This record gives sequence, structure tokens and C-alpha cells, in this order.
Amino acid sequence: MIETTLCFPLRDDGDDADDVLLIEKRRGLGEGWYNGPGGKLESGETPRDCAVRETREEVGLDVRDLEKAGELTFLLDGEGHTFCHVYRTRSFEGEPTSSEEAHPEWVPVDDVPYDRMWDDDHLWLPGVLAGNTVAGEFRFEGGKPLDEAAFVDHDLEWGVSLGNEN
Ligand SMILES: COc1nc(N)nc2c1ncn2[C@H]1C[C@H](O)[C@@H](COP(=O)(O)OP(=O)(O)OP(=O)(O)O)O1
Repeated sequence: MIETTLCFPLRDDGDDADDVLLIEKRRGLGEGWYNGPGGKLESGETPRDCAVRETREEVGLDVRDLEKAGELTFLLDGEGHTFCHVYRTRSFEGEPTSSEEAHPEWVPVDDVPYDRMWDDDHLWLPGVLAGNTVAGEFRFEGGKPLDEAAFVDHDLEWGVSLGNEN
């Protein structure tokens, strides 16, 4: 199973709702869709370090004090395909800038473009952005690549204890 991360930086927009930093992915899995910054763990790297590195590489933002918000398992045709550690943070330095991999955009949390994201995201991301924790399993069918397979069903558990060690 591929081990990956996603990081969702949040900022107070001075209004009622927060903004979340999303990327429009420019290459690789999920190309053309919105997501959080993130990617695959490198050898010897902790998930937290991976989320920090990927956010810096993809959008030039230095994130700190990551809070673990979710653990998601994506199955393809009954087999484990991707495990994803999800983080959120309100602590960061720098201004988001585009890279070859990603175009960043601050989006009000009430305006997240779920119709331009992975089919599972509308099920778990609103709760994560609202401060909840989640463990989820999402089943896809139809063969590789994952982003061309069909989302079939899922199980979710909210309010899980994830610890903060990884
Ligand atoms: C199946 O549903 C998914 N939903 C969401 N929101 N995100 C997903 C899903 N499946 C995978 N992902 C995320 C997890 C990772 O953050 C990325 C994978 O990106 P990629 O394969 O491009 O990883 P990188 O390390 O950035 O790629 P390079 O090898 O090109 O550096 O997608």
C-alpha cells in the first residue's frame, strides 16, 4: 500500500468562515482536480515530515504544528491501494506560490469545489475542516489508475483518537 499525506492549512479570513489552502494538481494522481498539498512518503520519512516537505515543495509554504485529523484507506478492487494521513494547521509562514506540481488557492471552507475533487472528499473533508477527526475506508472498482476507477462505497468513523505522534 502506498503511504501518503494531505495537509490543509487554514486561516481566519476576518469574516465568519475560515479559508482553506487547496491546490489544483498539475501532474500525477488526481491531475486537474483540487486537493490539499501532499504526496507520497519518502524512505525513512515520518508522515508529519512528509506533509511539511510536500507542502513546501508544492506551494512554498512552511507549515508547523500540524494536527492529525484523519487516517484514510483507499481500496482498489478489494486490495489496499493508498493509506493517507490527513493533517490541518493554522500555523505557517510564507505566501503560497505555484510550482510545476500545484497551483495554490485560498478558498472559503463553505465554498470548497467538491465537484472538482476526488469523489470521496465531500464525505470527510467538511468534518476535518470543522475540526473533527476521522478514520475512513473508501472502496473503488475498475482497475488502475485509481483516479479513473469508480467510487463504490465507504465506512467512516468520526471523533477517533489519532494521537499526535505521527
Ligand atoms: C482516492 O481518494 C483520494 N482523495 C484525496 N483527497 N486524495 C487522494 C486520494 N487518493 C490519493 N490521494 C492523494 C494522496 C496524496 O497526497 C496524493 C498522491 O499524489 P502523488 O501520487 O502525485 O504523490 P507525489 O509524491 O506528490 O508525487 P510525485 O511522485 O510526482 O512526487 O493524492
